[in-house]
Amino acid sequence: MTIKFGTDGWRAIMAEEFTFANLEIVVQAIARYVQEAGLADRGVVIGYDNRFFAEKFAERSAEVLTGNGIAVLMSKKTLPTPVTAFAIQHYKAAGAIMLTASHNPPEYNGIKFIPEYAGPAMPEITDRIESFVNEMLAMREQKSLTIPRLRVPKAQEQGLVRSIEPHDAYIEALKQVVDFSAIGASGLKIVVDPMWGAGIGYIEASLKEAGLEGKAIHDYRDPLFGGIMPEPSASVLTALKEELLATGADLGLALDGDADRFGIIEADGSYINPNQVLTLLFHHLLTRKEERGKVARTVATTHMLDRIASKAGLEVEETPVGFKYIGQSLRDPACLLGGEESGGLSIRGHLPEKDGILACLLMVEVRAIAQKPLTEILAEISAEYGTLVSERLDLHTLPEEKATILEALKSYNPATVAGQKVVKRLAIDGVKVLLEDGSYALVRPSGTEPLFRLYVEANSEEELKAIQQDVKQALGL
Ligand SMILES: O=P(O)(O)OC[C@H]1O[C@H](O)[C@H](O)[C@@H](O)[C@@H]1O
Repeated sequence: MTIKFGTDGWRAIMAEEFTFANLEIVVQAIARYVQEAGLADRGVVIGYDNRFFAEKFAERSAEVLTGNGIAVLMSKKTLPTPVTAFAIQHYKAAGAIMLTASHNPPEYNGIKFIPEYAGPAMPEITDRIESFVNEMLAMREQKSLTIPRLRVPKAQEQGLVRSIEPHDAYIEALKQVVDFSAIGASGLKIVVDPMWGAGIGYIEASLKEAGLEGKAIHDYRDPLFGGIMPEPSASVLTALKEELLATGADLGLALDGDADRFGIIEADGSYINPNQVLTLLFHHLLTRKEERGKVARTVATTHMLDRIASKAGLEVEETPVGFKYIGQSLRDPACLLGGEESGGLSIRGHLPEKDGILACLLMVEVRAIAQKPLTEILAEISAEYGTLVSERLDLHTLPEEKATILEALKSYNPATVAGQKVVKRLAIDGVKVLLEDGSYALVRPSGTEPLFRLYVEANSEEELKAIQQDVKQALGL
């Protein structure tokens, strides 16, 4: 077997590959990494989401870390990924282990390592951890592997287990970057859908602190996620939409299973996609809060951010897909906002980790200060900067077709696409072609799923469809 840290940690099916034995190997590799980095005396935070057996996997992780003499900082409750990252900063820890399979189906679990800078691990770190993992997998084959473990009561006796409760400090930190008084003064009616996940209670507590009552649905632990995937996308958030329409609330806020991503629904039931959320937020930060700074986006994210930045004389940083790259940009204080099309964002002054709770509260702030629906603000932005429509297609291919498509992609360099001249070709992640009229197409293999993603942004729906058609045909997708 192999254990690979994909775009965002190692995820696998429980009982099949995500077993205690394999988890011990990954945690032992993380312990070695932390020791090698010379940070072991700072201790490691352990966070876990609401999945089945989460506490037991967390306990086993603690046994391995403390078996290596590394102190653990653990909460008695589940923690969202951004709160686990926050705890690293707050308690000055060496990093964190987050046990989560994010929005994957219920049978999955996963683990990611968040280093001391409180954002996603960069590839050089995960590569190092993976190399330790591989060494140990080989040793296990040869029956020469022993992993030290200390039972929790023993570790407690030795002072290696520290109980933490970062909830209140995290909400305080949110107050530094979100305008709680504007939210409180708005009187908005909000419905929250934490999707049975680790984010339960956080948005509700923040709204309450601001002086608003939010109504929540799916706000109890269900390791089966009500029979759906804890993915805050338009097609999944039907209950939230129904609740909004039935109660006449102003805004619906949703989180994924570990609360690092968001989903936003307007009063009329329209889904505000992450590209639109980023557009709204960047525009708001510049015009309403008079902030200035760079914006970081992935290759797959809307160029509306470029249009807004260009008018304001601001720089755009374009990165490969993966919040690790956005987080890296956000570690520079010159960066005001970082985000990606798949639903991750953070801002200056907050964590360099994607935070769905922050994103949701910022959308309430935008809605509160503008005093109009998000769809109206978007229409105004379109009137000023022009219209851009974007869509991502997830294209399944047969395993035997993958290599051929990758080859075709490597040499994909058309002069025109759907009648528009190609003005630039970019290959930092897959291949992206930029067209004369400001449209673009990007094709890349996903790092988390066995499929190709085709991202198109165009000036109209018709153009979008024409570009999709052209690219699919050219690459045999
Ligand atoms: O498009 P993929 O490679 O499958 O990645 C999709 C997403 O996966 C994870 O959620 C990462 O945290 C994101 O940063 C990334 O955008």
